[in-house]
Parts: sequence; C-alpha cells; structure tokens
Amino acid sequence: MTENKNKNKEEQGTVSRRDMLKMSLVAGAGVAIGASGLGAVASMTNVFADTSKTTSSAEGEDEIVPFYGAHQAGIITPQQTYAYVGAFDLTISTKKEVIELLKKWTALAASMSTGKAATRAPNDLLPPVDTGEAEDLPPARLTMTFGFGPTFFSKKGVDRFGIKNKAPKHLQDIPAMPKDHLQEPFVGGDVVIQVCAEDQQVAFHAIRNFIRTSVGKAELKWMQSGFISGAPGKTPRNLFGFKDGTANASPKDSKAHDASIWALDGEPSWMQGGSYMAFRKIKMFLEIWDRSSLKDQEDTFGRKKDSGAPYGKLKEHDPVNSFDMPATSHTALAKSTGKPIYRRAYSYTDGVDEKTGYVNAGLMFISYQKNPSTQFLPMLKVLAKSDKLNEYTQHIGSAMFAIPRGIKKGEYVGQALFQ
Ligand SMILES: C=CC1=C(C)c2cc3[nH]c(cc4nc(cc5[nH]c(cc1n2)c(C)c5CCC(=O)O)C(CCC(=O)O)=C4C)c(C)c3C=C
Ligand SMILES: [Fe+2]
Repeated sequence: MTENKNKNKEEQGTVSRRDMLKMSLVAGAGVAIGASGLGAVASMTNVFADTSKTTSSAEGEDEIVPFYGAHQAGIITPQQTYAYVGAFDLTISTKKEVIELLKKWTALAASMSTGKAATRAPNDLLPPVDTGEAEDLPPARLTMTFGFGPTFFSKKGVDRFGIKNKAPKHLQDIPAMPKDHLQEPFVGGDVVIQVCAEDQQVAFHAIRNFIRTSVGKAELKWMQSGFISGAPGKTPRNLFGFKDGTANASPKDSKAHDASIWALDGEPSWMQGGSYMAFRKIKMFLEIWDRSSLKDQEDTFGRKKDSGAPYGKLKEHDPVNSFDMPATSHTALAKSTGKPIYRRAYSYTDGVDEKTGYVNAGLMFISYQKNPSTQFLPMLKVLAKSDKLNEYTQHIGSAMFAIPRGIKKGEYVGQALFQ
C-alpha cells in the first residue's frame, strides 16, 4: 500500500521528505538517496523533525518537486496554489555574464526547491546570505520554471549574446490583437521565471531572491502574482465562478503531453523536451459579470456553472459537443482550432481601478504548447475576434517565452544553448 502510494508520487514527480525517510529506512542504512536534489543527508534532521510533527499545513506542503529532470518542473506539475511570474530585462552585454547569471539562478533554484534552510552571513557585518522569510517553512512543492523571450536572442536586430542562430523555431512576439489594451510594463521580457508553491511566502521568497541576485545584471520588468482555489483533486474555479482547466490533459497523460506540450522536431537541441509559454494578463470585469444572468454566464462558456458540464451533458468531464452550445461561446471557439494547448492559469487581484472604482482583478493566463504558431496563436486570433467572453474581459499583458528542456544535475538552465 505504502509502496504503491510512493510509486504514484514518484510518477507525479513529487516525493515528500517523510516518504524519502520511509523508503530509505526500508531499504536499509547507507541507501543512496538518489538524484532528486533532496539536499541529501543534510536535510535528514528536518526529515526527523517532520515525522514527529503533527502539521496543520495544507496537502502536499512538505513535498519536494524534483528540480532536475527531462522537462522543467512547473509545467505539467499539478498546479500549486500560489504563483509569481517575473520577467527580467538583462542589463549585461556579454555571453559570459549571461552564463554567470544563469549558473547563479540555477544553483539558487535547485537549493530552494529542497526547502534548504537559509545560510548565515559569513560574519555579522555582512547581510545574511538568504533573506530568511522561508526559514522554518516547508518546501511547499516549490517549482521554478525558466524561459527566454525573443529579445534574449536578438534585440532591434542586434545579436546581443551571439546566440541568434540558436533561437527556437517558433519563438515570436504575440501579434497585436484587435481588442488588446496592452499596458506597459506587462509586455515581453528577456527572461521569465514562473514560481509556484503551496505556500505564498515560499513562492515570494523564491522570486525575491532571483530579483536580489540579479542586481546589476538584470532589471525586473514586470511581476504578477496569482492564486487558484485549493480543493485537492478538483478543478479550480476562476473569479467568474466557473471551473477552469477541465479540458486540460491529465498530468499523467504523457502521450498527450508529447503531442501538445513538448517541443521536439526541428528545434535546436536545448529546446528538445522544452516548450513555449504564452502569457496573457487578462482583466475580468467582475462587477459587470455579477450583474449578468446565469443563462448569459453559461452561454459565455457553453458550460454549466455549478457542475462544469458542457451544454447537452451532465458531468464536468463529459465530451464537448460544440453544436450543443452557442457558436460564440468560449469553449466552442477555443475547441474549433482543433489543436489543444495546456493551460496553467492563476487568478489575480490588484486593488481598485482608480478610473472606474471597479476591483482590479482577472486571470494570469499561462499556457504551454510545443508550437505556438499552430496551437496558441490561431486560437487567440479566433477568440479575439468572436469570443462572447470579450464582453467581460480585456487583455492587458502579453508575452511569449521559449522554455528550455529540463536541467540535468551539474548543468545550468539553458546550458546547451551556449555550447
Ligand atoms: C488563447 C487561449 C485562451 C485564452 C486567452 C483564454 C482565456 C480565458 N479562459 C477563461 C475561462 C475558461 N476557459 C475554458 C476553456 C478553454 N479556454 C481555452 C483557451 C483560452 N482561454 C481552451 C483551449 C479551453 C478548452 C476548450 C476545450 O477544448 O474544451 C473554460 C471551460 C472549462 C475548461 O475546459 O477549462 C473556462 C471556464 C477565462 C476566464 C479567460 C480569460 C479571462
Ligand atoms: Fe479559456
């Protein structure tokens, strides 16, 4: 029973410190703890502390998601509750400096993913090595996913770091859509880091330390935080109250992931096993939505609000028949292009809109796909033109990034790109 449970967790790519302890005790002393970046024996004290603690923390808070692997963590990793996405513009000018920064960030990410404790300053007259707010907090399934925007490869025609010829095949700026209201700074960026965790402070600590260690090398262009509803095993609901993410392939369906998420053919080697991230910051007019009838709301998505079932069906995961719903419904249109994407969206709230007095809120839309030219972009065009959802939303941010394949132990993120 325990063995099966652990096997499932390994398949999902998440093994808790507690599980690792159990497994190593069963296998006997001197067992190789493995290449999961567990912080190895150093974290055994924490392991023992964990087992003796009755924790009130949420499901999976003490789990470590392996940082190393064939694909970067944070793409098909079951979605954590909190996210911060930060886009940086590099202020350095040489390939050597970029490599140094990526090495620094990779080491930091590998260490933070294990929930490694903060290290003290070498002496009391220096600032502490770590900012400290994640000390005593569990790893909380922290993932950090790195990507490169079009300007990383060339900016205003200049091959900044001598890697223009290694640019991925389908990386491009998302073209302007007719109803876009893009607001600087939420457009583009040289490098993106998506941080997700079950604990908001663990997530913030991670993005904060990437920002801190980039001083003099990169500037934070934009940052967006987000959250999803946390009921385990259930599809989260967005701020319009609808289940959002139903049509995604299951995190275990590797055939579907190969078909729609992982870049492969014709891509440079560093991208094979990587993906493309599409980012849109989408404002949602909650006050207008809340005044619309239930019928209008359900017609907008072509799904029932309570169950999430598509029109004409009873259950959330019943197959969609687009002819049962309005032709301009979001589901019918998104499905009409026939090329699925993998969504990983988070809701956001940002205080009050000074002009309207409405709540500033919406969706940090993130999707991963192997080829944005045939998957994301045709879908966005169709939706921008005819989606009934446009009555209640406005796209205010936009960016696309190439996500390098997973990182092997001893490598830094994107290493193959520089060799
Ligand atoms: C370009 C792609 C998409 C954007 C932008 C987008 C914005 C957006 N979506 C919702 C809420 C829902 N989306 C749903 C389904 C759905 N959406 C997209 C793509 C984009 N959405 C796809 C590909 C699909 C799946 C279509 C299918 O094959 O069935 C749903 C229904 C439930 C689900 O499957 O997740 C909801 C709800 C919002 C609120 C939003 C912008 C604010
Ligand atoms: Fe959608």
